[in-house]
Amino acid sequence: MLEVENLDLHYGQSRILYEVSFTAPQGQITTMVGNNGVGKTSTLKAIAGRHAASGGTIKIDGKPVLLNTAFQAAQAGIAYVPQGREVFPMMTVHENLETGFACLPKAEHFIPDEVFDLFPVLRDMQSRRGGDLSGGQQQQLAIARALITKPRVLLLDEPTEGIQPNVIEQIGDALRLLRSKGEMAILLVEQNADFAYALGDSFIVVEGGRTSPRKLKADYTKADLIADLSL
Ligand SMILES: Nc1ncnc2c1ncn2[C@@H]1O[C@H](COP(=O)(O)OP(=O)(O)OP(=O)(O)O)[C@@H](O)[C@H]1O
Repeated sequence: MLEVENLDLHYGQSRILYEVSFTAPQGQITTMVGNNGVGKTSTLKAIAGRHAASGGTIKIDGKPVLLNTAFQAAQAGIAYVPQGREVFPMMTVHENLETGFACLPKAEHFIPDEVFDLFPVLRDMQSRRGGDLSGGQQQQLAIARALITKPRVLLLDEPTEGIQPNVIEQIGDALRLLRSKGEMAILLVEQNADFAYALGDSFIVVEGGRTSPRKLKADYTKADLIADLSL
């Protein structure tokens, strides 16, 4: 379970987040929606230790965690799949996956078969350079690399952006499978209304750097989501 309480964030003098608060339960997909520029990526960056928050508390499984660096976040069990994927283009698929070992004890420095079962296309491409993969394959690699760290919390920033429909389906299937295992809280930022609604168990709406209370799917229609995407 991820709990975010009163998270504030600034870029220089500009305040971007205003006491952002929400929970993302384990074994569920929590979808964060909102218009461009409202602070979704900034929220993920703060949780992932990519940009220091100026206030607030983040708890994982009830324990407050310090998230001043990406390494601290990874050690705390948070994995981040950034917008744009950030695959290392000159490194092979295998080497990209190995970068996830940094926060694991030596005995766990291996790539579990489960990762290739989830994204079979990567199994045959291990010696290809990351930069030679298609956008969809890079997205699968970015998610696989995040999973190597054995996270308790998986953060995904617009994983369907610029991806062809058949790969979007594969990514959706992979996220459903991860949800069904019940081992992690999944927080998905998504602008693709079909994907966002199909995958979400509950929804957090962001508007002007502020969050709404979590809405359960039973109380939130796809039309509501489409309206909230343009807030
Ligand atoms: N590094 C930065 N320095 C200054 N301002 C920034 C920086 N990154 C983002 N911003 C600003 O912070 C605000 C929130 O941006 P953020 O990327 O978090 O929004 P978002 O909801 O994820 O939007 P998008 O869907 O376009 O990614 C925007 O006004 C943006 O211009």
